[in-house]
Amino acid sequence: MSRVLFIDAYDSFSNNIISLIRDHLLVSVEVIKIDDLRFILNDDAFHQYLDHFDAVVAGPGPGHPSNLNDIGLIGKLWHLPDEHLLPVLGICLGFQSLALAFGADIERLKEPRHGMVTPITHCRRDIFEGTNDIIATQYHSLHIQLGKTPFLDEASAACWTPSEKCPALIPLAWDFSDARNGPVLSALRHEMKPYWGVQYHPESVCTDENGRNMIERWWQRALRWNNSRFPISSSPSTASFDSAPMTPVDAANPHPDRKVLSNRLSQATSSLKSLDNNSTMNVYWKAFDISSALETIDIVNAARMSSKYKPILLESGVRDGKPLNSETGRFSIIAVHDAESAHIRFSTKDRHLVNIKDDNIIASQESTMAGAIEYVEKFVADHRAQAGSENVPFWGGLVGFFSYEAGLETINVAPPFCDSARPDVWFVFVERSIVIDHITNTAYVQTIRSDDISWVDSMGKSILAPNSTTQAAASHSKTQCEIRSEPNQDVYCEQVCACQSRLRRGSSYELCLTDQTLLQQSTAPWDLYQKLRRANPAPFGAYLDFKDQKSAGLSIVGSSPERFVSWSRQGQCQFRPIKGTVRKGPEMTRAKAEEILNSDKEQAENLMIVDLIRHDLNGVPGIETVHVPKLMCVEEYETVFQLVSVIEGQVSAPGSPMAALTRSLPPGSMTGAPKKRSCELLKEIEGQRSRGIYSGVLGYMDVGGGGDFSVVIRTAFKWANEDVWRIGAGGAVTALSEPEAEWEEMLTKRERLLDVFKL
Ligand SMILES: C=C(O[C@@H]1C=C(C(=O)O)C=C[C@H]1O)C(=O)O
Ligand SMILES: NC(=O)CC[C@H](N)C(=O)O
Repeated sequence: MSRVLFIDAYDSFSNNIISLIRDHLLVSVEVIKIDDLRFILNDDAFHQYLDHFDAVVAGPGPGHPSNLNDIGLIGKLWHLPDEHLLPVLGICLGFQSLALAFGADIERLKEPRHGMVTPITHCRRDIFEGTNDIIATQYHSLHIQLGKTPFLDEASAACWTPSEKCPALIPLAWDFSDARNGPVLSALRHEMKPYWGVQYHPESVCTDENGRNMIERWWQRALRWNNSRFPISSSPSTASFDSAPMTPVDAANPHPDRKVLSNRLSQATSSLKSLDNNSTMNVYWKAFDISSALETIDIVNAARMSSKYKPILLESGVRDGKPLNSETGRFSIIAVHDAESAHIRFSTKDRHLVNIKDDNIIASQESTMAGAIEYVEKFVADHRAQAGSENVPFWGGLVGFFSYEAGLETINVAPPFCDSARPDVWFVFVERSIVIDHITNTAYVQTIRSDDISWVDSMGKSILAPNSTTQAAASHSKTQCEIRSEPNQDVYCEQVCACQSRLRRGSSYELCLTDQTLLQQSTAPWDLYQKLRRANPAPFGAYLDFKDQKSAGLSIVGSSPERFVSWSRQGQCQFRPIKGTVRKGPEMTRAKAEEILNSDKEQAENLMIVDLIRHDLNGVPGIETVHVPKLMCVEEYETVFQLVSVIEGQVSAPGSPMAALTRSLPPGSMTGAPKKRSCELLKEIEGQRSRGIYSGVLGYMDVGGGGDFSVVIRTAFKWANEDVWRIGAGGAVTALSEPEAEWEEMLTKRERLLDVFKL
């Protein structure tokens, strides 16, 4: 099989290009980073390494092609000694690097084109032979100047000939669609050497087939060049190479006859004896018809009365008896934990990983974030259960969160300084639960503990008993709320401008800027949650009150509209990023919101994150075709209209769908693209403050093999030893953003939560 080398410049679209190459060319692709230590200071080793490939693709990325740190090994491709020469395709940054090497100037565009989808006019020859016009996505703020007249147009023959300044570069395509920027060179080739490049992104979900097919035409030309060079077909791919190959870039009863059903009791064989066993547990459950009048909150109150530990609630908001969003919010989970429940915690600051159960330390070790993830993954693999109701997505399992900083560590961005060692990963192992199906109005009471039938029976009774619903609802009395600190308009607007200057420079394509409001409020967290769920019902409502003997407690009350990722027990993964927000108001009809959300600005914001998430999912081992069943649909929430996309893929054994979560942190909709560089820039622009749980992900990993996590937004959290609630809010900044409008958007996003705290 032929071999293609992909050189990754730390972009968030690289895996999409790699799968495009694999799918279209049926070749094997190896990946190295631009700063690969084996080669960056050793040209001979790099040349010898290249000899093992048929061609190279030099990828896109943040930064400037004249900056060696930004392009690394890509810059060495254009001066290869003849005997090591091989075909190269440069994409975006790779293309700009090629043009720069042969005399072109690199200039800033008047208006950056991040996530813009435009028509490309090409010469119908070479890598565009037999191809119709192209519609393609652009992700650049720099462009190439060949030294031609600015008055070029489609009709001018001069478009297709080299300039005096760059005689070796033959233009192959232009973008004439943008009056402000003028003609933008979109593809070229070298007149003698086997070098081609395109400015646009062939792998984007919005680039059409003609734009993608270019890759096949390029490959035919690359092979032809190789064949003329090695006529006896001593294809380089037959040579053996002993370096380790690189992987892609971090590459029962459906309608129970109410009240009476339970699964066969085979708990005698269940063996949850130690936390380190890997035997399969059995779920013991009963289903209860709750259609009459029971509200989720009444059931939680019943569960609260039966235990001194406050159950966790992952609630799907309901309006007029129907889930707010039946695609993401059909079930509510009441996770009942107690002193016997294991807590797994890790802090990126003190690097300490613990597993505490029943006041006993099961594990206590120094760890990295990678080690913590491995521990959690192994814990989940070792705690599998069977015989739960197939209708229920959660039978028991780990419930908790990964903070934003936990995510930063997974992409090698050092977390900002923080003076206390807060848990960045915190999961509690939930063995008893009640899951409510809001469509069939059924409550499933379940346990994975052995010999625990009596709990199921008594919980079943108490949720059905009329008196169980009488616990006082949240009081409406006014409480003291004092704002300790909050974002400042001038500072925020300056930060938006700082983001935009990085975007114009080419360092990022989109940056999700955020800030936090700190306030004191003495009302009990559960009362606050009850107010919040009424004021802002959401598909990912969350109430968590975590405490264990060895650490500060934590309260979270949340109303997130956004699923980060879910995976089914069969390995079907789904991401649902939200990007694009319009505030509701008397004037704002759905039709008007749709018009705004259909604008270039909003669509570009969303598109960038869709492509970023496709990249994240394409990097999961065992992933099969990644597809986008919904692109930019408008969804309506209590206070806002939002633009939502859905990205799906199936993970097959031996891959694990949980990797779709752990390899995609922090959530792309909270970072911007490319992720790593954007996080570095945001850390600096946001003043080296940690975001904490806000911007992280929260949810569960089920003992049956599934999982569901939301993005932690529209959420407040409080560390018990700190006594201040933190509410984060922000929004994506692009080159088209208006600072004042970004400020308003941030205020809109925190508004409902703040109102609840001020009540
Ligand atoms: C940053 C927040 O929201 C994120 C940003 C959005 C946007 O820019 O439109 C939409 C949803 C979230 O992914 C927030 O709510 O604080
Ligand atoms: N997508 C890219 O490769 C971008 C290249 C370069 N950083 C620019 O903005 O123009």
